[in-house]
Amino acid sequence: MAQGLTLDEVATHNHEKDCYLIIGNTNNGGPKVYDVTKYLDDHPGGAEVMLELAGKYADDMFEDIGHSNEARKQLKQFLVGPLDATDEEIEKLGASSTAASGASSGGATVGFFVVVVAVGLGLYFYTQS
Ligand code: HEM
Repeated sequence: MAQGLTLDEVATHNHEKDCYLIIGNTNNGGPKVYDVTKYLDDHPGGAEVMLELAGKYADDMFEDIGHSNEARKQLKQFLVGPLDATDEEIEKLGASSTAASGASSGGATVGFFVVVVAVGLGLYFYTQS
């Protein structure tokens, strides 16, 4: 297995001729470093979005888009190695499973579900009377 890279090392790979991204979190094996330089022109989402995050942590964006299993499979071929970071650094990136972003999106899903049930019940009683 290739040895890990530090955040500072990854940060130097930050342009179109040399573009690394950090993807992954403590829920799925931890943050890992990917060399996407060769994939920039082939990415269905475009090179621009990747270049904006070049040398940085891109997991939130990668997950927000809801990439397919196919995309996740492709990811593997670009793997450089694990990110060599302390627990504190991982926490700061928001890559820890306790990160607030996960909790808030869960809250929104529950809220939506409650509204659907409430409207459904309202309709049910309305049509019964
Ligand atoms: C090596 C990393 C990545 C791979 C292998 C990858 C792969 C893909 C693939 C295969 C698609 C087509 C839809 C799908 O199968 O889900 C896609 C779409 C997309 N990707 Fe990525 N992606 C990567 C990283 C990223 C990052 C970091 C971002 C955002 C900053 C991003 C933004 C998007 C967007 C916005 C689309 C939607 C394009 C559209 O439907 O118009 N991707 N990506």
